Formats: sequence, C-alpha cells, structure tokens
Amino acid sequence: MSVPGIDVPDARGRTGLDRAGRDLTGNPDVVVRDVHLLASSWNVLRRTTLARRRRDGAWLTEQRDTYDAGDAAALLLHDVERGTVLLSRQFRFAAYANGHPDGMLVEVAAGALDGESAEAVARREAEEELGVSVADVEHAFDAFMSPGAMTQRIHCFAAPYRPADRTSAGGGLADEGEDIEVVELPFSEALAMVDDGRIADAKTIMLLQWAALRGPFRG
Ligand SMILES: Nc1nc2c(ncn2[C@@H]2O[C@H](COP(=O)(O)OP(=O)(O)O[C@H]3O[C@H](CO)[C@@H](O)[C@H](O)[C@@H]3O)[C@@H](O)[C@H]2O)c(=O)[nH]1
Ligand SMILES: [Mg+2]
Repeated sequence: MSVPGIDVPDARGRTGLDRAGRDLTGNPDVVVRDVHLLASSWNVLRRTTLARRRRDGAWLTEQRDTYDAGDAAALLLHDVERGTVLLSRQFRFAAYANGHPDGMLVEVAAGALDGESAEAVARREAEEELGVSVADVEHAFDAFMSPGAMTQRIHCFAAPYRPADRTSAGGGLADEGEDIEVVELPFSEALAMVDDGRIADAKTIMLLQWAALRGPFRG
C-alpha cells in the first residue's frame, strides 16, 4: 500500500517522513524503536516509540508524539539612536484558538527555513514582512520553542535598521495569504508590552529581553 509522505509524495512533495529519528546515535541511553507517521499535512505529526535508560539504570519503553513544523529564523530590527524596534502584527490562528483575545500577535520578523540557511531566511523575512533591507546581522541565540512536543528550533538574530533602510512597505507575501502590519515602537514601550501581555510571542519576548540584557539596548 502506498502512503503519502512515506512511499509516495504527500501534498508538499515529501517522502520518507517515517524515517526521521531512526538513525539517532548521540545518546547511548536512547534507542528509537519505531516511528509512526500520524499526519503529514502542512506540518508533520509522528508517534515515536523509544527505549530509554533511566538514571537508575532501568530501561523503559515510552511513546512520544512530536509535532514537526520545521525550523525557523527570527530577526529583531533595532534602531538604537532613535530608541526603536520594528515589529510585525499579524493574525495567528493557533494563538486565537488558545485564548488570545483576537489572535493579532506582535512579533519580530520570522519565517520557516525550508532548506535555506537561517541567516538568509532572517534577512529575507525582514525584507518581505517589514520592508527592510539589512546589512549586518548578529546571531543572538537558538531556542527550542516547546521541547516537550515541538521539534522546532528557532534561530534568533538581530540587526540595526535606519528609516532609510525601509525600501518597501513590507506586509508579507500577499499570494501566500500573508497580511502583515509593520509596527514601529519605542524599545521601552515594547518591553512594557511584554510586561502587560500585549506582546505574548516567545521568540519576540526572548529577543527583546536579549536586546536589553546582552544586545543593543544593554546598559
Ligand atoms: N496551507 C497552509 N499554509 C500555511 C500553514 N501554515 C503556514 N502556512 C503558510 O506559510 C506562510 C508562513 O510564512 P513564514 O513567514 O515562512 O512562516 P511563519 O508564519 O512566520 O511561521 C514560521 O515561523 C514561526 C516562528 O515565528 C514558526 O512558529 C512556524 O512554525 C514557521 O516556521 C504563511 O503565510 C502561510 O501562507 C498551514 O497550516 N496551511
Ligand atoms: Mg513569518
């Protein structure tokens, strides 16, 4: 029997999705026994059966569902002289479905890697979503977004911008259904929005706090 995503291409052209994780060797206390593809839609849901040696030496068998949305890159645009950051505002259904009042999330520019380098994606998303062409990009940190269930790692960057670097209106790719508002905020206001919950996106909170602690707005 042919299964889309396993032996024949799924809607996004992928095959072999049940192979992921079978070749892991980095941890001698973990042996992957079986990978079952539960769903391959836009993202991929797998149920993996693994044997794991606990700290007391006993082996146990467990199942873990993982949600694979691919990795992503994010970029905080900052203007230290003017004391501002450039962010996006867009509708996020997953957040709306889980209690966000209107699903309109304020975020740094970000996008899926789709096989490209993280820095290249960070630059491209700044261009597409915020209309800014950046020169010097600084790597800040990489973070697993929700490691109990999500495989996703987000590579986080920062870059300076000036008003003159805003070469287009941004807004995202209309033909992909993106509809993104460009939001310029004083850095202090962005931090206040983290405090009162108006900014509730993890990568954005982390990059703003990094900027205050270690990055362009430290000291
Ligand atoms: N049909 C369909 N299209 C989708 C879906 N999810 C996303 N898309 C399309 O893919 C585009 C995503 O554009 P990107 O800018 O590359 O991704 P993103 O929405 O910012 O999300 C990426 O970064 C996030 C971190 O901010 C990640 O959380 C996310 O998994 C992804 O990697 C959307 O505009 C939309 O057209 C889906 O479930 N179904
Ligand atoms: Mg995006």
